[in-house]
Parts: sequence; C-alpha cells; structure tokens
Amino acid sequence: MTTQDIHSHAHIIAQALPYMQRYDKRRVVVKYGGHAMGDPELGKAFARDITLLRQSGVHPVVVHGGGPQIGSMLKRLGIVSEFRGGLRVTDKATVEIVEMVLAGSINKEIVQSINAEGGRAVGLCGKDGNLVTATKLQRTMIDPDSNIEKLIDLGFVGEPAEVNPTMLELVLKEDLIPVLAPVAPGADGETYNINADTFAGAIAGALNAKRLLFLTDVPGVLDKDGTLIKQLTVAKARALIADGTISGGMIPKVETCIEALDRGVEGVVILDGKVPHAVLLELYTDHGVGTLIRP
Ligand SMILES: Nc1ncnc2c1ncn2[C@@H]1O[C@H](COP(=O)(O)OP(=O)(O)O)[C@@H](O)[C@H]1O
Ligand SMILES: CC(=O)N[C@@H](CCC(=O)OP(=O)(O)O)C(=O)O
Repeated sequence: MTTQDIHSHAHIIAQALPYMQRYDKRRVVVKYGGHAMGDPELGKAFARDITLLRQSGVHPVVVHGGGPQIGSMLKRLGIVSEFRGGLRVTDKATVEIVEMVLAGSINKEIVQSINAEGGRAVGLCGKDGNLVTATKLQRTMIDPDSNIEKLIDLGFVGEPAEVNPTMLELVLKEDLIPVLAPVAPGADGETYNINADTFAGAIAGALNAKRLLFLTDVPGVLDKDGTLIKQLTVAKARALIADGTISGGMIPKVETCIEALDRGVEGVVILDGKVPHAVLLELYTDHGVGTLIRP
C-alpha cells in the first residue's frame, strides 16, 4: 500500500468501524439462495463479503440453497420434478440428486470461492456431527376436487427436528466459516431434503444469531405498489400475509423470519442477493438495503 492508499482507506475504515463494533464477535447467518448464485462476479463479491465479515470480527455462517441448480441436474438426468406449496416433491431418486448437488457441488463451490478470497471455509450438511436431524414433513393442503384438507406426501422432504450445534461451535471457535447444505439425516436412516430457508431459520435460532439475512431475487418485502418496505414488525408482516400483499414463495420466507425471531434472533432481513456486496451494504450502512423484520 502507498501513503495515498492509507489516507483513502483510513477514511473508509473510520466510517465502517461503528458498524463493525455493532456485530463484533456476533453470529450472522446468511441464507444464500439458488437464484442469487448464477453470476460468477456476484459469487465472487459474495465470497469477499463473507471473508471481510470474518476479518472484521463477525462470525458469519452461510446456509445455501440451490433449487434451480437441482432442477437443471434433474432435467439432465431426465427426472421429472414438481413443487407443491413451494416444496419439491422428493422421491428416492430425487433425494440422491439433491444431496449430490447441495452437499456436493454447490457446497464445495461456495467453500472454494470463500477460500479463494482469503477466508477459511468448511462445508458441512445436517449429517456432519449430526448438526441437524430431520423428521418427515407432514403437510396438509386443500384438495381442489373435494375441498377437504388432506395430508400430502412430499416424499423425503424433512423439517428440522433437532439442531445439535456442538460441531458448529467447534468450527466457529477455530475461526472457520461454516457453509451449510440443507440436507439432514432422519432417525429412520433416510436422507431428507429441507427447504434452505427453514434450515437457515433453525440454525440462526440455535446459534442465537444477531442477524439472519435472506438473499433472494427481489429487493425485500414489497408493498401493493411494488415499493420496498424498509422495516416491518411481526404483527405488520402477519397482516400483509393475511391481506395477500405477501404471497407465493415470500410467505414461507416471512414465516421462517417470524419463527427465527421467536427463537431469539435479534433481527431478520430479506434483501436482494443480485446486488453486488448486498451483505456488506446491509450490515455496514445506516439503513441497510432490504426489509428488516423485528419483534
Ligand atoms: N410482497 C412481496 N414482496 C416481495 N416478493 C414477493 C411478495 N409477494 C410475493 N413475492 C414473491 O416471492 C419471491 C421470493 O420467494 P422465493 O422465490 O421462494 O425466493 P428464493 O428462491 O430466493 O428462496 C419473489 O421473487 C416474488 O415473486
Ligand atoms: C424441500 C425443498 O424444496 N428443498 C429445496 C432445497 C434447496 C432450496 O431451498 O434452494 P433455494 O433456496 O435456492 O430455493 C429444493 O429441493 O429445491
């Protein structure tokens, strides 16, 4: 660095310092969605943000999805895939591919890109150290023919039963960055596919995280006119679900946010993962860039 570099960087560091202190030694769980992953430059910016967080004293934990990537692999293999209520119907052949893509290629790609930026990342899934165990998800839906609520069988789709953070605590103590794939073992010996938002919510709750960030493909929660809502209380978020402003994939996401807040997470943010350096912009600016949901 030159003297001139030091002069310009000193100014930036002075500005960032109060924010860094706010999150110092605190856990921040970042859910990195499959839609936010496509572009290599964005992936690099994400890896750099996560590395910088660790270097500035924060303990980031990455939970990733990979829905679109699982979809392309299933297509290549000629396996038909369908979603019900936002969840992938997962038969035996599908869960093998889900594990291969999530705990295999995507997980290792993220680990490698964080390490390439100078971070020290370790990839795990629910199976490692029994981090998260799963039970088969029991989901009911209204049957359109009979209009009666019926139990639907989504196959090997699970929900977190127990989070056992011992392994994560060890990883965090060693100053490593955990990168987690939402695949978990059941007590029945089967492998379960868990929605990545749900998995991230359970991890953030178990770690008592200061923040849980959901990187998605919209700027945050939008109102009826499509304008970003910067802050939401739980009561207001529930009202927006009830009046239909929040719909589709945003419903389970916001519900996961509410559950995470109930489990003691201080604040949850939904933000656009397609904005370069979204994570740093959210944490290290006054008003953030997404929707902050608080109790
Ligand atoms: N009020 C709302 N504000 C923002 N997005 C909404 C809203 N209601 C529904 N959505 C939809 O929710 C989607 C995000 O959910 P989802 O596709 O499941 O995200 P991801 O794949 O990142 O987990 C948005 O792309 C948008 O189409
Ligand atoms: C049960 C279920 O639907 N699991 C998801 C897991 C991946 C995921 O959630 O990825 P995104 O965050 O990119 O959507 C799936 O199979 O697509």
